[in-house]
Amino acid sequence: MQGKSIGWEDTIVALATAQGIGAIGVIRLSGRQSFGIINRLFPAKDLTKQASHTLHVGYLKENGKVLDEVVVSLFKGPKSYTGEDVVEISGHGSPFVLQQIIQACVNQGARLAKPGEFTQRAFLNGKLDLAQAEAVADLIASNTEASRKTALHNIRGGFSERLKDLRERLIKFSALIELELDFSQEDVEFADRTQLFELLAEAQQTTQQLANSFQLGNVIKNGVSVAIIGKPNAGKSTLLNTLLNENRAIVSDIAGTTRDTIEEVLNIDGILFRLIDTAGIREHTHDVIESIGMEKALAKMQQADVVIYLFDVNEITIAGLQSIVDELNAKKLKYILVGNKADMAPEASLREKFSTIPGIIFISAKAQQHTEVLKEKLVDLVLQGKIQTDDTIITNARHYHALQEVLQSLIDIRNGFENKVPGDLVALDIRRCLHYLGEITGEITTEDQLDYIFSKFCIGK
Ligand SMILES: Nc1nc2c(c(=O)[nH]1)N(C=O)[C@@H](CNc1ccc(C(=O)N[C@@H](CCC(=O)O)C(=O)O)cc1)CN2
Ligand SMILES: Nc1nc2c(ncn2[C@@H]2O[C@H](COP(=O)(O)OP(=O)(O)OP(=O)(O)O)[C@@H](O)[C@H]2O)c(=O)[nH]1
Ligand SMILES: [K+]
Ligand SMILES: [Mg+2]
Repeated sequence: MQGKSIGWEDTIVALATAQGIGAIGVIRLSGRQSFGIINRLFPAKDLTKQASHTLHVGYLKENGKVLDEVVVSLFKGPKSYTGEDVVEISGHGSPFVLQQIIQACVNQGARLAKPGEFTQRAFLNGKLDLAQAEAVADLIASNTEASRKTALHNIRGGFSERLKDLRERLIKFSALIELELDFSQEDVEFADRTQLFELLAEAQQTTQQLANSFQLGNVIKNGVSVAIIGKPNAGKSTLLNTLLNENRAIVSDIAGTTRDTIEEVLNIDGILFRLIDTAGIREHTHDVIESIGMEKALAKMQQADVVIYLFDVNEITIAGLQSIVDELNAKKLKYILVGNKADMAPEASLREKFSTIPGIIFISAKAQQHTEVLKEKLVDLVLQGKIQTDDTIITNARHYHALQEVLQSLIDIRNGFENKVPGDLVALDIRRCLHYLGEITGEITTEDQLDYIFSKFCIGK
């Protein structure tokens, strides 16, 4: 079907393990000629006559020269990762040796695989659907427990299952509606309207739920940016260091110590927070560099997912803090108010002083007091109780946009029925809905789309 641009007939080869030195490196071949190619390089026995899912140890030889001693694994199609004949060669992990083996395979007729091409073939051979294939890329890129779990859930088909179910039920209805169109003169109704409305409502709820999970999915996949903002000497850099448990930023009692922004990643409960320490913000400065730093700090504040507004409890006035709260609200920022240097004042007097402003977390960044409370608050703010272990979570912008289209077409279908719009117009909306559902799992794709999706993978996958 997509024969030409994909090179369907070609046998492809790539290093499957990481570039660089390791104990063992695995090279993978997939395609019709895989067994023939390995057999010509492996004189010890005839590999074309061996059973699938067997391992063979021996020397790899090209033109009489030994390249390496290797283990060869055989996967006879369709029972392989790609669905084609697959051969894996485990060699010694020297980049030089592995490169020579790849070259020998190329000399025997293989060509270098494009990024994602193994997984693309698995998709085209029906081993995975598109959403599952994309989850493979997510799994490879995952760097936290949460992102690993979400990707794995989707590789197993968690997301696809829910869409498949939805799509099948809509297809049934669509068939009945199309049938009614054929009998349009007779004014009959094959599709039970009550059932149809039920289905639409359910579909809308499922779709909305999946689309809503994208916000969380994005957090899981890309992390959350947190800007630490406040006046000079509030203790922002001290807080950064305490949260990281590392002396990352310079701390001093000189106001205006931090000039440029400093970003570091912190994993709290499986979610990546990108903490950004910024230059202190004050009304007047004659220092050019400091004022550039302040501008940068304000920009970071605007872009951040969450702002920690840090203040020195002993310095700030209630009126001053109130005007900052007003400003944060006006800017519609998600923020946490954190009162620092609480080690310098009795807790009761702090509660008393700040009683008119709710939700302040009092900490001592320097003495490392109550910083756990701040961490918990960060996680709460992001998840808002949303994470449920076995929920399907959308992490992919392509899926999100397709779901939005599905949702809109469901609304259009429903409005269509309610307003007695002619059947052929409603049928168009149903087809549009099915189209976008199919786009997610890959029942409906264009070649360009596929090339684009798989080009985001790493080579060898
Ligand atoms: N050596 C190796 N390890 C690997 C992979 C691989 O391709 N090779 N994988 C690559 O991502 C992952 C595992 N995923 C895989 C998924 C399916 C099949 C496979 O051969 N499936 C066949 C046969 C199943 C069977 O015999 O039970 C099939 O589905 O028909 C292999 C690996 C991670 N580890
Ligand atoms: N007592 C006390 N002192 C603190 C605390 N946190 C920070 N400090 C002190 O406050 C001073 C300023 O700390 P920094 O972390 O440099 O403050 P900053 O907000 O990064 O300052 P700039 O980068 O200049 O804007 C240093 O002398 C810190 O030791 C705290 O919790 N308690
Ligand atoms: K300072
Ligand atoms: Mg600082």
